[in-house]
Amino acid sequence: MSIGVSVQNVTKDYHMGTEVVHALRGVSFDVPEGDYVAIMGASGSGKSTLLNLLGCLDHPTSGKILLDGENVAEASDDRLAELRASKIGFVFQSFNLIPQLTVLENIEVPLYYQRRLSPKERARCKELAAMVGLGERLNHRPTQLSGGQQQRVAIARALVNDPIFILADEPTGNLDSVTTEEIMNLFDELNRQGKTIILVTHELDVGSRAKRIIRLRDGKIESITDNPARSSARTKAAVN
Ligand SMILES: Nc1ncnc2c1ncn2[C@@H]1O[C@H](COP(=O)(O)OP(=O)(O)OP(=O)(O)O)[C@@H](O)[C@H]1O
Repeated sequence: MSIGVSVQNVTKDYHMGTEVVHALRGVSFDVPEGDYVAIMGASGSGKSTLLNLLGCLDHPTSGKILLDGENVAEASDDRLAELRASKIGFVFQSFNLIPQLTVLENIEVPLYYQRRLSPKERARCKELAAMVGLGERLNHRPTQLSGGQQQRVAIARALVNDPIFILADEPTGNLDSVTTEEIMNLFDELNRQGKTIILVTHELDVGSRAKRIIRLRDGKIESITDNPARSSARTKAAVN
């Protein structure tokens, strides 16, 4: 199994006048292809900082972050933008859909920006909409959808470029418990299909759907634990 993402001794300092905040203090872990990892920890532990680095939104102060073998710590800002567009599928708490566009158009947005919108790609976007359960809602606009449906559009949009991983930031933070369950079931299904998922969350219920939980504390890894429930599900799937 190849290593999709490798975080190696990463630090991140923020400078506030004369003060330095050590937000990450030497964090290392690998996310092999097909893994499903939840990053958890108390407020201020460094989750958002790590998410920004994994999402190529910022450079680490030191250490390496390898995406498909490429060290993003050394990448230019332009290259980071390319990596964000081509290798990472973002899913946010607030969905971040464009209100004027339809479901199908929102899913197509990443292709539009990359000037790759062909009839074949458009057909694929329709398939993705169907896969997330919105095949009958292609012409609806975000305001005509429930929160869960909006998050489904965002997930389909995140898949459009066949990213090496999905990076989800509190993806159920704006959803009720029933809809949270539906969205987490969709993540489970995507992971079963082989998609690598990295999820940042405060909510233990949500984090415990992952195969592994990485806990941060004061900018360091406190623990990396396998989720026994998910590991046994994996074993069962392998046996069947
Ligand atoms: N842009 C910034 N400038 C200065 N300090 C920052 C900046 N961003 C984060 N920090 C500090 O870095 C530390 C880690 O913050 P971070 O936002 O990564 O934590 P978090 O675990 O995501 O917290 P939360 O769950 O509240 O979002 C905190 O002490 C925070 O105050």
